[in-house]
Amino acid sequence: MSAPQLVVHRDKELMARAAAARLITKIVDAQAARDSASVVLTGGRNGNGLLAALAAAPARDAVDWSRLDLWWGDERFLPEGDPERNITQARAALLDSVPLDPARVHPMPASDGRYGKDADAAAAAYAEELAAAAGPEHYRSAAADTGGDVPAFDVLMLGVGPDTHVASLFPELPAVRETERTVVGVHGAPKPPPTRISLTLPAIRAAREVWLLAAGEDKANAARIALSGAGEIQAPAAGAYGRSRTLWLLDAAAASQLPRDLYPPASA
Ligand SMILES: O=C(O)[C@H](O)[C@@H](O)[C@H](O)[C@H](O)COP(=O)(O)O
Repeated sequence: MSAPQLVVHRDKELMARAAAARLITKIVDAQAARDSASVVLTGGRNGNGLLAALAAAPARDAVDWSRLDLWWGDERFLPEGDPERNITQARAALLDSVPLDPARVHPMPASDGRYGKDADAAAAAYAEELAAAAGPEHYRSAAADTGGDVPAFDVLMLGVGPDTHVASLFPELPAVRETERTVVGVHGAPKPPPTRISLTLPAIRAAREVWLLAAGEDKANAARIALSGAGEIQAPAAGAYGRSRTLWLLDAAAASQLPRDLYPPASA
């Protein structure tokens, strides 16, 4: 498990712009090294703020958008096109502005799709899609069968909730306790809507790098709890780490309750 690195930026806007620049460079390097890149997106204000900053970034088109695989860490289980769906918001923030290969964009199923209202069946289908995309060099989850395989994501991004949830893994609920399956249906989520689909911690931990995005005063307590040794069941963000890197990207407000020796001075 890679010890978390922290980078603290002056404010939410600068954090989004700096994280977007960081993501561009990561994708460009991955595409140079392995001909393609694989990124997992997150919903929420910080996640969408990063995508909007990326859309406006001067270096945006250094990325070969046709060789980028996009997955989701979680999705609100709503009808296709619902404004509350993470992919709907991601499309508005960035995806509709760049020349992605549609075959390489992997939305989680909607609640009016082929699985109907069955979030668990939709989650299982996404797990199969992940397994099918995983090559031999990719990660094998704890599960012995191929159903537990996921691609070796270059970067998996996660917004952090005020209660320390990441993706749709909420404290103490069943999904955060999952150790075998890579994708699960979530029911009774405290953050609306109540029904969701989410990667599990084993799938999150398959990523080469996990980036946690936390900006705003309302995330200060969550950051303190998650970075102070809390358990992953009580604080799911504490269980979100990458195989080679775990990076917390915060603004000064979200870092305001952290011990000062935990991170370098805020960026300019
Ligand atoms: O479906 C969602 O809502 C997100 O995937 C969720 O995990 C989000 O990232 C956090 O709740 C932080 O959201 P904010 O950045 O809006 O605080």
